[in-house]
Amino acid sequence: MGSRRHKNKQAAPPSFDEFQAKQDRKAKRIEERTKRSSNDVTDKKSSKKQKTATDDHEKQHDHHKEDSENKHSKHKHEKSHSSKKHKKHHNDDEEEENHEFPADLPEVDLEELSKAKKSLFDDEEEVDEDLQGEFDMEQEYENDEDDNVQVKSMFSDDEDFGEDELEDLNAANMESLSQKLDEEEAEEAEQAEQELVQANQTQPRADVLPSKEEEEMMGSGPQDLTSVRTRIIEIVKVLEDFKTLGAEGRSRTEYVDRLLKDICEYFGYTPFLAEKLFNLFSPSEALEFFEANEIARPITIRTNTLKTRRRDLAQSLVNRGVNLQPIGNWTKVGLQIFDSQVPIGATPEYLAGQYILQAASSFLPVIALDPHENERILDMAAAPGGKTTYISALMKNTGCVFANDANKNRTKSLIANIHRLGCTNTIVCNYDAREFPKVIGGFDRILLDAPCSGTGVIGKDQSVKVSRTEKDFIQIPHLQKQLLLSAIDSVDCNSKHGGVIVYSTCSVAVEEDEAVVNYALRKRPNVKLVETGLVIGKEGFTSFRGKNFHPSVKLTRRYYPHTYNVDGFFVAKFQKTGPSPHDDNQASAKEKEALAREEAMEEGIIHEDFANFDNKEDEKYINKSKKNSLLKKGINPKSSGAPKK
Ligand SMILES: C[S@@+](CC[C@H](N)C(=O)[O-])C[C@H]1O[C@@H](n2cnc3c(N)ncnc32)[C@H](O)[C@@H]1O
Repeated sequence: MGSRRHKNKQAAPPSFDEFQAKQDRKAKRIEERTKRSSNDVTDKKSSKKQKTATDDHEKQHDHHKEDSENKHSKHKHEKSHSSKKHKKHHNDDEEEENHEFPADLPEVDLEELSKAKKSLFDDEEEVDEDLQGEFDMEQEYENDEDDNVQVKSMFSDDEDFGEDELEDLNAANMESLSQKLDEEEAEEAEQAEQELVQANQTQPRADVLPSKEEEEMMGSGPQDLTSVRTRIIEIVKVLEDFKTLGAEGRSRTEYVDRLLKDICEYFGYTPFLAEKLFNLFSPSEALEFFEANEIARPITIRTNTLKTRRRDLAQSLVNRGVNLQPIGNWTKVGLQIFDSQVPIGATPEYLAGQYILQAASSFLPVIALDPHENERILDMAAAPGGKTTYISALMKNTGCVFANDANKNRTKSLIANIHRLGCTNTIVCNYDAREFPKVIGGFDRILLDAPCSGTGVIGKDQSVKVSRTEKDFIQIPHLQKQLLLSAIDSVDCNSKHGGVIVYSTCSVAVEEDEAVVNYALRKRPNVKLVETGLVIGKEGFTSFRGKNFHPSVKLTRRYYPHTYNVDGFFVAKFQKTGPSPHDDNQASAKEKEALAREEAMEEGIIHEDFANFDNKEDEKYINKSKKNSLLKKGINPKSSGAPKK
């Protein structure tokens, strides 16, 4: 399983900006190539016609084929050679000692990029590096001002106004080297392209697909992964221009079937999941998606604005030897970590709750939710609390966030994060969220970050490749639909600014995304989809494999690892426009609470000062606890050194 990944432990991936810029440049190149190749087609067609099966021609074919194969393997050899060079270089770096890098790389040379990135940072932080060699702890603090200058150049004083400068600076850093890399890559691509064009002209296309005998032999044992990969690329090429490149007598289905088998062999998916994911994209984009799943996404952290500012946090982490940069201009709280001399999950800043390790994609549904101060918000499936704590921070610890999760065990990590990050406006509860309208309703906003199949996070959980079955894509969407209806029925349509429901998953499967949203639109005509407000993301599908969805489903947003270098993700935002016929109680939550309080008082369950703290009564417990804590630290509570009460 995961045969490719097994061989392909990657070094640090590129930054989001690098990734995006590269995607744009690539799209441009493809466009240019398409233009060129459409001119070539006419030539090719006529040359194809000329290919009568004379002996002379066949000899010529063989000769050309050999020639091109030699070139191809030479090209590969060169590539592998350069990869080896990288590897050696990396071995110098202790942290990446064990990182293998295969010769048969995907087209994005991530190692090279990340190395370039690193050296760029090294250049940029020349002052820092010089200082580092001489620094002892004291100097580190004495020289705080110098460091401040350097970090300030990355993180402007006023983050609201400093984003552009910040981006410029990073762009300036990146530009020259990434341009060089791009040129090299473009040259390589050009060379490969020429070889393929030559091969197209001289090679009968049927060669791409194995013969019957070859198929039989392939079934009898493990295959050479390099030739499987070559065939994947060639088949994708044929499928992208089947009319011109498809061999006579071979159907498109034959190519697709072979390609899917090769994808399973090379990347380690079950045939079922490979096909499901393949169907989401064009063949070439599907290949990019599968490739991107072989690579872990960048490590990212979210600044906890309840405790610090991103600029200050970055300063502290840089001082500890963390190499970082802001994620992108769509977030003011995210930082991408390139490498670190300290464990990122155990720094004093981490323990003090100044940040949380959080995938960049996880910021998106909270940004879409757009929490306001003093609102009542429900996070229906909240553990371990990455999004709850972000919501709480955006509300500046005002109002109330109900953080619910059906899994009691998982609420432990939820509570731990809430405590560490200092979220004091949060109530943790443990219900099956389908019960929610009955428990309490009338929320201003609800986030449903639904349990899902995880097809968007294969990069970090490779087991998804083989563990997901057809049954999962029936059962999970069923639960998601029930949860979404429950979310809709628990929101107050009369909320002043809210009445909002955000639905998100870390799956790219249409059954869990657009189909669930479409179901909710059908079942609850009192909601409509609205813009998510997210500046990145691809439009949701309005039709898929013969199924049509409501046109507004286009307002939902999809994220893929190969397009944004974030986990695969889906976000939909609803506005509730009227009460649900299914609302358990259409009164607002406050009215509901008042009603409940009245009833409870009538029944004598609670009295006026219920839940008030009795300070006198509590004092002895507080003192006892202080005493115990001093004893645990080995301090005699009665000694003069003990802190005064
Ligand atoms: C994708 S995770 C949530 C991640 C979380 N929002 C965060 O950002 O840290 C989905 C969660 O849904 C919970 N869950 C599953 N079924 C549920 C249900 N019926 N009601 C409430 N929570 C449920 C799971 O225990 C899991 O913690």
